[in-house]
Amino acid sequence: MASSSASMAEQARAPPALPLPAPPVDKFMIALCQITVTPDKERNIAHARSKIQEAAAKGAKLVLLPEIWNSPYSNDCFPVYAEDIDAGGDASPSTTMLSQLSRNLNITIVGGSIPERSGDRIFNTCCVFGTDGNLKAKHRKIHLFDIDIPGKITFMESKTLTAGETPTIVDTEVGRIGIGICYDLRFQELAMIYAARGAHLLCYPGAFNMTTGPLHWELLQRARLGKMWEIYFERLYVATCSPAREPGAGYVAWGHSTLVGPFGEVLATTEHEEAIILAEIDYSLLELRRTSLPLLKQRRGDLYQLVDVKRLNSQ
Ligand SMILES: NC(=O)CCC(=O)C(=O)O
Repeated sequence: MASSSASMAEQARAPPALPLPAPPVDKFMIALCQITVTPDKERNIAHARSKIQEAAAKGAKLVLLPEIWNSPYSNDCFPVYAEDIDAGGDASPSTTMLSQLSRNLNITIVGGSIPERSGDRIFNTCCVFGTDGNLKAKHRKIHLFDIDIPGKITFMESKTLTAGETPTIVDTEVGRIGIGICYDLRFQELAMIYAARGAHLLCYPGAFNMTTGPLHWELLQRARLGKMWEIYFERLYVATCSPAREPGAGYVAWGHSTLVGPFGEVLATTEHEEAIILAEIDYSLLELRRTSLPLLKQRRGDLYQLVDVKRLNSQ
């Protein structure tokens, strides 16, 4: 009895590692397409198409696009540029292009985000396409960007957008990917849920601004790992992709798309101009990093725990 309660206490402190899904590939190239966005939607779609083709020609197997890449980032534009993704075809020229390209180029695309019309609501939505061109997942931004920093920036996405309700984790040809959109990056629990569900990589299309970008963009991306070390240790890559900066635009994006490795290290980044960042993701490092800091043994799960509401509800 005593020994079984001791082992339960021990287990609470340091539960056995959750089984990690084996990644389907060891290594591959990711491309972060930091592209310019203009008021001309057709041009934006053609431009994204050519940048994805360029990235694939350079060897990328996964292409990540920025937040709101087919439209200017503004509440006036979201309803005008919004597409009916579920209807597809002509009702969603942006995602039709992504679907065709992923199939033709045999790549996975995490398609940044576009304004999505669904009935009378509009969402900020990221679509993930597999190498067969099928839509594998759709993430609707969960945490809307409503902030007011006096004298600096005020933005209220909730004026036009509706928040998504579901975390999105998807198995792709290049691993298990958790998706967040921009402001979602600030909410640690979302990333922890993805880690708990065995993600190999987190992708955040984002468009931080000139006030919070320099302060928080890289910090948050690297912290997504740092905080996770407390429970699920360092076994993730984190990729962000921003639009390129357009100084005259109503909303000026920070840029600085970045890939962070499983030790919290910046593996590849850029400034604010248009760029395709190509970098290698090597999943064999996940296990290596996991054993070099034995946090699992050291954590105090008897004092704190993460509750996965969705998993609990499904039990
Ligand atoms: N589009 C966004 O969600 C912007 C988020 C942002 O700039 C932030 O500081 O957070």
